[in-house]
This record gives sequence, C-alpha cells and structure tokens, in this order.
Amino acid sequence: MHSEDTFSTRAAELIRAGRFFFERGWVPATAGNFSARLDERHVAITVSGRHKGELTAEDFLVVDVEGQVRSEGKRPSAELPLHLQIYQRDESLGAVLHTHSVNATLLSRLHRDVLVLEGYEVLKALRGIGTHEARVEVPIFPNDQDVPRLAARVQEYMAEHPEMHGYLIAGHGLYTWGRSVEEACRHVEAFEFLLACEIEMRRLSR
Ligand SMILES: CSC[C@@H](O)[C@@H](O)C(=O)COP(=O)(O)O
Ligand SMILES: [Zn+2]
Repeated sequence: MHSEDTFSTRAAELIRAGRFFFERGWVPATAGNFSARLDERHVAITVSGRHKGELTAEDFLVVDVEGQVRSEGKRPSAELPLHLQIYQRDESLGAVLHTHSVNATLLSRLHRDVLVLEGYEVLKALRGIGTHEARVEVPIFPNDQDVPRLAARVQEYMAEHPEMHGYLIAGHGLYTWGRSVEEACRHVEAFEFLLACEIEMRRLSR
C-alpha cells in the first residue's frame, strides 16, 4: 500500500510538469490531465476541470486501477479510462500525461489514421529507440465523447502495436506515458518537438 509520502512526491512531480507544459502553451484553459502510479493497484490523477498550470496537491485524487475513486468528494478527470487502460495493460508504467498543444491539435486534423515520424535524432528520447533511422508511428484516433469506448479502441490498437509510445486524438491532443513522471515528461517534450518539426516542414515545403 502506498504512503502519504508517495502521494505527495508524485503530486509534486505532476505539479511541476503542469507548470512547465502551461508555460509552453501545451495545456490551455484547463485542458490536459496527468496521473502517476502510487503502487500496483493505485493511481493519483488530476481532479476534473482544474487548471493544469496552477495545480496544488488538492487537485489530485486516488483511484484504484479498476477506476474506483478512493478520495471522497473529488471527481476524477473525464478521461480517466484512457489513463487506466495504460496502467492495466503494463505494470511497469508509472505515469500517463495528456496535453492539448496547437501542434498536436493541428497535425491530428491534417492526418488520418497515423502520423509517421522518421529521420529525427530526437526520436532517441523515446524509450527503447537507439537511432534516428527508427520509424515511429503515432496513431490518430477519432475523438469520441464516449471515453470508455475510445479507451477500448486504443486498447484494441495497442494489443497489435505494443511498442507504441503515444497517440493523438483528432482535434484534441496527445497521450503519452513512461515508467516514471520524468520519463513521461521527456516523451511529451520529444513528441512536441517532433510535432513542431512536422508542422514547420509542411509550411516550408508548400
Ligand atoms: C477544457 S477542454 C478539455 C477537456 O474536455 C478534456 O479533453 C481535458 O483534457 C481535460 O478534462 P479533465 O476532466 O479536466 O481531465
Ligand atoms: Zn483532453
């Protein structure tokens, strides 16, 4: 069972991530949600509707990996099922981060089905990738206000593509994860850099 200390440490890491993302314009107007694993069965996740650049420890609650809320009187992120799907499928994963940057939103509307990232040195910031020659496929799922249905769709796709590092939701944003909050943050930064390159490349090659 996790301690209060674990909760506070994970919350502090996610608060720092929220400030960093907000400063860069990746979580505007209460958009985005963050979570971190506390132990095998429990996760801390942001309360729904909170501003992600101004989080405090009060803006987190505890849920179990089946989605049962363990903190009375707090409503979890509307996108909780997308976080739980990741924790349920892989016990080694420790954090899930969701952002809404302009670049993720635009690219997810310009492309259908999948965005291919290749030829970038920064791909090596993604766990397990050792060369710029890697080909990273970022699937794009249609947005869906029925979040459990969307989570089931992601789950089905991930069963076929277990090597995935993240995905886009059309007109919505990015989901990525890692073994720790630090690794998940690195993945957000890497994806945001790569998405910015892709946008700029399209502009330059017009
Ligand atoms: C402010 S619009 C964004 C929301 O609809 C949603 O997509 C989102 O990312 C934040 O929802 P939340 O329930 O606060 O976790
Ligand atoms: Zn969202």
